Amino acid sequence: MSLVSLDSISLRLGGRQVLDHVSLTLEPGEIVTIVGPNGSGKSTLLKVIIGALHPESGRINRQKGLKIGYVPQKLHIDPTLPLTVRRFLSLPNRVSDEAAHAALDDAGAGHLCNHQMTDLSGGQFQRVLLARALLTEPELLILDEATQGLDQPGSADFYAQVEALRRDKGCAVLMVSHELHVVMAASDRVVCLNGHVCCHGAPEHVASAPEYRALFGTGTHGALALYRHDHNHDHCDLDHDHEAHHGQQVHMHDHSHDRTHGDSQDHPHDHGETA
Ligand SMILES: Nc1ncnc2c1ncn2[C@@H]1O[C@H](COP(=O)(O)OP(=O)(O)OP(=O)(O)O)[C@@H](O)[C@H]1O
Repeated sequence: MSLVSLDSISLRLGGRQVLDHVSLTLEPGEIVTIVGPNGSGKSTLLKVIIGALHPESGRINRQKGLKIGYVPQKLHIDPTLPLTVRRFLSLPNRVSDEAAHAALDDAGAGHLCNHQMTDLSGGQFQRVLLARALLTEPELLILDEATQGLDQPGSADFYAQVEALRRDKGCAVLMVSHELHVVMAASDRVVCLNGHVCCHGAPEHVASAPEYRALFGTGTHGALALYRHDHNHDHCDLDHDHEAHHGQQVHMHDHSHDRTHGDSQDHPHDHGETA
């Protein structure tokens, strides 16, 4: 059974049709990336999936008891507030030392436990947010432009960590990113959104689709090909049901050096934003 399935979701915000008959399914263990221009509804779609916004029409089904971990774009912390990483992880709900250390280790941030939040670099901060999202042992991890502000190697390392998590924990990952060639190389499926789903499928398929090229040009396709070619010295083929299902093979760069649910159903109703 799919973790989440959206069937023809539509939503208007501020008088504007932000989501227009969007259908999407997320299967256990797959990495799906949503790409699209600014204002194309990517964050809104994530909010619908986590239940913070409700669609005006269409249906959303989540697997019974589905645990979702959410990593936001950014989180403001008062720079004058003394707050260690360990204490941050216990907000708002206290977690055990064991759980905190395990989550930090899984996020590649085990050494940061006693650091002040305000002393962290951008990449370290995002890993701590990732650790916080892991505390619930999610079956679905949702990342909303989680590497905004990081340089390209920092982003690549972060996504390699996410890929390792998927491999080790089997969680599915849904992410939004503007770093097309980095995330597309790490994704099983890509969904190109512009209010509606323009095109979707394997990264190579989407990168060469006319709808995608109309939005992003052809540069990304070249970058994607380059990325894969340049790193084929230690590619590993993923043994993954989804690939078998879709008859595709996704190659990923091995970054092991730095990697360290009754059915809930939201029914359509008449109002828009609720949170
Ligand atoms: N609460 C709101 N009220 C009114 N309009 C909103 C609201 N939230 C989002 N919008 C509008 O909905 C549209 C889609 O916003 P959304 O944040 O989902 O886009 P996005 O694809 O994530 O954009 P970006 O790439 O810039 O982050 C935008 O035009 C935005 O201004």
